[in-house]
This record gives sequence, C-alpha cells and structure tokens, in this order.
Amino acid sequence: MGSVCGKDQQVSPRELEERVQAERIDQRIRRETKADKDVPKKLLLLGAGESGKSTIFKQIKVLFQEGFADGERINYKTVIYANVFQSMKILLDGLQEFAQSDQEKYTLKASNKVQVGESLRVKTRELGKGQGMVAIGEELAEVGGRSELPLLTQDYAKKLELLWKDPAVQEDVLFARVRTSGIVETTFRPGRSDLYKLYDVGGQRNERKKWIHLFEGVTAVIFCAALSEYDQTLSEDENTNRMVEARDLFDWVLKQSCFKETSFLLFLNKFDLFEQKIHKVPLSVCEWFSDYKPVSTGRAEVSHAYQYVEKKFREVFHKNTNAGNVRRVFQVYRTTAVDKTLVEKTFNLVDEALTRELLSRGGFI
Ligand SMILES: Nc1nc2c(ncn2[C@@H]2O[C@H](COP(=O)(O)OP(=O)(O)OP(=O)(O)O)[C@@H](O)[C@H]2O)c(=O)[nH]1
Ligand SMILES: [Mg+2]
Repeated sequence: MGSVCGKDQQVSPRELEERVQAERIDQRIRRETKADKDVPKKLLLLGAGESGKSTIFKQIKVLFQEGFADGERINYKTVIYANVFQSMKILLDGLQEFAQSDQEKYTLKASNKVQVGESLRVKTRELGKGQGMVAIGEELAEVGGRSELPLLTQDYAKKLELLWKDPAVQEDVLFARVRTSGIVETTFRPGRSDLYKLYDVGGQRNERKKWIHLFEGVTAVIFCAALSEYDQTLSEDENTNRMVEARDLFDWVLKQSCFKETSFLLFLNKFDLFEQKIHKVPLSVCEWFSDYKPVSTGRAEVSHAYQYVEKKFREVFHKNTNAGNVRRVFQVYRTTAVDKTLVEKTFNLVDEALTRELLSRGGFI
C-alpha cells in the first residue's frame, strides 16, 4: 500500500482533510474502546421460572470461563439424582391415580401436565422387577418431551442407565435443575471482546421483588421465554399459563423507566422441545395464541409456528415503544440453552449487536 506520506503528494486537499478526519475518529474509537474494555457491561438475565436463565448462565461458565470443576460436578450429582427421583415420583403418583381411574389417559393436575399411558404402566412394572432403566428411560423421554419434567428431555432420558453410573460430566450439569433463589453474578470476557458482568435471578413470582435492586445502569436485558411452555401452567400457580405469564412479565419489564435506553435481547428458548411439541399439541391451546392456524406439517409448520410466536412478542415490544424510549435496541434470538454451540453463536451475535449499538450511540457509526 505504501505510506500515507508518499501518497499525499497525489491527493487533493479535500481527500487529505477526509483522511485526517477518519484518522481522528479511529484514534477516538481506539481510546474510548480501550477505556471501556475494563468497565464491565451489565447484562441482566430476566424471565419467568424455568425459562432457561441459569442454563444460559452455566453455558457462559463453560464457554468463556473454566467450566465446572470436579468438586462442583460431584455436588451436581446429588442434584441430578434428586431431579430424576422427583420426576419419577410425579410419574408414579400419576400412575397410581391412573390405576384407580377408568380413563384411557390421565392428566396430572400438577403444573407439569403428564399424560400417563398404559405402556408406561407396563414399563414401570418392569423397572420394579429390576429389568433395567433403558426401557423406562425411553418412555420417560416421550413423556418428558411433552412435559419437561426436570432432566427428562428426549435424548437425555434415554441415557438414564448411564446417568446412574456416571452422572458428573459437563453436559449433565446443564440439565440439572435447581431453582434460583436470590441473585448470582459473574464477570467474563468473550475472547478479545469487552468485559461483561452477567446477573442471574430467580424467575418465580416470589423472587421477582429482588430484581429491582439490579435495574440501574443496565446495558442489556436478556429476557428468556420458553417457547415450549405454551401448554403448561406455572409451578407456583396452576391457573396461569406459562406463555401468558412470560408475555405479562415481558410487558412489565419493558415498562420500567430505568430501561428507557436499555437494549432488549429476547431469547425464545427451548426451541428443541418446541419443535417436537408443535406436532403433538396445537399452539392454539394457549389463550394468547387462540387465533393460530397451522398451515402445513413437518419443518414448515415448525417454522410457521415459531414465526407466529416471535411476532406476538414483537407486538408486545412495539406496544411499549414511545417517544421516550424509541432508541432502545430490540433483537430476537431463537435459542436452545442446553446446546453449547448454539449458545456460543448467539452470544457472539449479542456481543456484536451491543458493540455496534455502543459505537452508534457514541456517534462513531
Ligand atoms: N431441552 C431443553 N431444556 C432446557 C433448555 N433450557 C433450559 N432447559 C432445562 O429447563 C430446566 C430449567 O432451566 P433453568 O435454567 O434452571 O431455568 P431458570 O430460568 O433459571 O429458572 P428459575 O431459576 O426458577 O428462574 C433445566 O432442567 C434445564 O436443563 C432448552 O433450551 N432445552
Ligand atoms: Mg435459575
């Protein structure tokens, strides 16, 4: 390219002036970006209970920190066992009631609606006779895929037998369910990017009063909503649909005056469960989605249903946009929090969007 000085003899005064301007801007960006790099950007994970906040938080640890140490994984072993027993208890209780009922199928009254069929009854008897975990694991996977009992997601449940022997690998920790109480924070830097401080909170109703202590100086809210929960009710209130709760909570968060300038990153999470469920349970069972009409079957239907849900959430965001907060950024991401590669890709996009936004606010772009 040669040196700028050598070329200057052939450039017009106007071009020269433009170059000097560009260099000044570059210097300012370099200076301010360097200063900024050491002041962490504050990110808040918000959303209702079980929407996946802590799973994202754990992924950050795996992706951008040192992962889970041996000691932590040993502690998670106990949690995983407790999760499995808890899930089995829900199923077996349902089974008992089923046995006393003449109905073909039984729907549990608990927040996790479980349809227990005849084949599970047979498999459970097999378990009683000590005939292995795999058969019941497969059946639980089928039920878990619909109900999201802790830990019993499709593929994972099939590994129940393995889990019994050696549960403490990094991936298992992502599936272990511990309800968050209080506030947890961590600081991390994705690659050579800026420093972030991420806060995880408890999402159940009795936890939310603690949130407001964190509302000042937030760069971005990552709001998690579980796509697959459109047919489930809250564990703290059996009469409220989880998707309706997510909508109302999102609406409430958007209205907070502290968030006038805050970016909003909506993580429509549990897409893996959503794409299985959509073929079994119509989206319209959720009162918010009552006008939904499926257009096709297979992959096209998954994408149509997803876009419909995304549009509904976008409407909530836009309904809350007014002259006072029109500048805030809104991005939607389709996520599966237990998928490490996808979370890494999503986080790179988040980082890019936030950096672009800060440069734009600083008048650099
Ligand atoms: N299959 C699947 N499971 C998920 C996903 N995200 C979270 N989970 C599981 O859902 C359960 C709840 O996730 P958490 O991350 O604990 O939810 P939370 O939002 O932190 O819940 P609270 O702490 O109660 O507010 C855990 O068992 C996770 O493993 C996902 O995208 N796919
Ligand atoms: Mg949590």
